[in-house]
Amino acid sequence: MSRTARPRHYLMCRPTHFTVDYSINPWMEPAKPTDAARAVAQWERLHALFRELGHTVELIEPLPGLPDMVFAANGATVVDGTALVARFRHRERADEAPAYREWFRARGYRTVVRAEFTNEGEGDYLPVGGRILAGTGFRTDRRAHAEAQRVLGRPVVTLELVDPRYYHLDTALAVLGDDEIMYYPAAFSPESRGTLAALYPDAVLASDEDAAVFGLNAVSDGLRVVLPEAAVGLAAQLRARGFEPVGIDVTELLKAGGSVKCCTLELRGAPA
Ligand SMILES: CN(C)C(=N)NCCC[C@H](N)C(=O)O
Repeated sequence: MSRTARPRHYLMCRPTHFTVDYSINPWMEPAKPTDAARAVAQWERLHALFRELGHTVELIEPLPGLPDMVFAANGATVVDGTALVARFRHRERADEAPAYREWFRARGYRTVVRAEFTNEGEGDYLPVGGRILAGTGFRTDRRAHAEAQRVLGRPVVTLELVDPRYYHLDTALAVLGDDEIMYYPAAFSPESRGTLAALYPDAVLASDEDAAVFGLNAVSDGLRVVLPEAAVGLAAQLRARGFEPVGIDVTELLKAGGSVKCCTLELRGAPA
């Protein structure tokens, strides 16, 4: 199958203040040392890679006291130029929402929506084809899904996450193309597994090993798939299907429970 890359527009946040000094997911161990310089170096490489691949990357200013702000994908969901800004589940991240809201306003987005229900942006909302796959179970409130459907104007498919290690949808499922995904079935309830199998019978399925290194926290432009380099099984499966996997080391950020996709918010459409 021949595939083509489409240039993307991303928002990222440099991990200037990155550390793990609280724990809101099973990956975060405040007693384990983090290396801020290493986190910045790994992030810089990811940022440079997106630009080398021909994508546009904008930056939001990192704020002191918000060590998880590097995970820009959680800040909002942007579809057709409308920004639905996150409302974070945990107090530790709550102040990121106004920073993202402000960024969108300053960039000229006229439809910047303050969410009524808890939602963690693209951590749990993944637009694919004409629909939005939406996670719930740990972070995003199930009631937020109807709000996302109304604000973003696309049908939402609810998927229930059941394994706390895969607390956001984008830790267990990645969008590869217009109608192609890869996912880790064990992260989902039996009902949601049925939904995914019915919608995407040809999906790439991840092994326990590839899921555990956050191989599904990947960013695809339709051809090149940037993913953690340790996810070698997924990379082989992607290659066999005509994608070009590009492995990268972001292990320092994994200490906070995030990886490639978590650092990358896609800006879809011109500001509306
Ligand atoms: C995929 N995305 C966006 C994420 N999974 N984000 C990582 C968030 C990590 C943070 N310590 C937290 O627990 O919120």
